[in-house]
Amino acid sequence: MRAAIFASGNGSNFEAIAKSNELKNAGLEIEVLVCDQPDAHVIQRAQKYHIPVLVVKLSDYPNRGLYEQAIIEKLIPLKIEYIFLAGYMRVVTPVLLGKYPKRIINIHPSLLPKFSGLEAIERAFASGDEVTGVTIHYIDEGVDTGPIIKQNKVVRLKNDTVDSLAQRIHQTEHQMYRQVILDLLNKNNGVDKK
Ligand SMILES: Nc1nc2c(c(=O)[nH]1)N[C@@H](CN(C=O)c1ccc(C(=O)N[C@@H](CCC(=O)O)C(=O)O)cc1)CN2
Ligand SMILES: NCC(=O)N[C@@H]1O[C@H](COP(=O)([O-])[O-])[C@@H](O)[C@H]1O
Repeated sequence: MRAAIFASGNGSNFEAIAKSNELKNAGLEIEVLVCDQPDAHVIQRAQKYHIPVLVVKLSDYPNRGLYEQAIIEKLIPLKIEYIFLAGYMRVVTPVLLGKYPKRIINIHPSLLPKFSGLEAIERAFASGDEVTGVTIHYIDEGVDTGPIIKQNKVVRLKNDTVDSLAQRIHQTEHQMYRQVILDLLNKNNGVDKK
């Protein structure tokens, strides 16, 4: 399976996927990292794994449609089958969605529909909820409204700080994303999950 990963920041989810021999052996081929932030740490992570990097800045284009069209033109020759968003901080428009229908997957650090949007961990912590979690979903034209693929709960501990909770959420994310992608690969390879 030929995939592109889109990220804007730290890149721990990107690395969790890129470093997995299990996913590589199951047929995952990460063709490119697409990043909208030239100084994002995720770019250094991609270089460590010798994954090509495509930096496309939204500010270099008059609108989002032309920005996404520029990305599409680079993705077409790579024959990308799936796009995994991993901390990609741009709302995807119908231009990219239309090119890759039901093929763009996102990870979000809350139990959607609760705490959709930005700063989800901080907002969940501030709410006092005893349980939060992680959602992996297909994206649609809305933000964090697409069909849910998988959700896992993360319990807030009595002595948790927002940082200690975030750390457990990220650990949960890394394991979940690898499992969701492995399930996709196995489905593609005709491997029965049972
Ligand atoms: N069409 C969709 N695009 C994206 C989705 C989605 O579900 N549908 N998920 C997001 C990820 N995301 C939350 O999970 C998210 C990312 C970015 C934003 C946002 O408001 N971005 C602003 C810029 C913010 C900034 O620069 O700091 C923007 O795009 O103008 C909200 C939610 C990925 N895309
Ligand atoms: N709304 C989207 C959103 O909040 N995405 C979140 O950004 C973080 C990126 O971390 P990473 O760069 O270390 O993978 C992750 O927690 C991801 O769920």
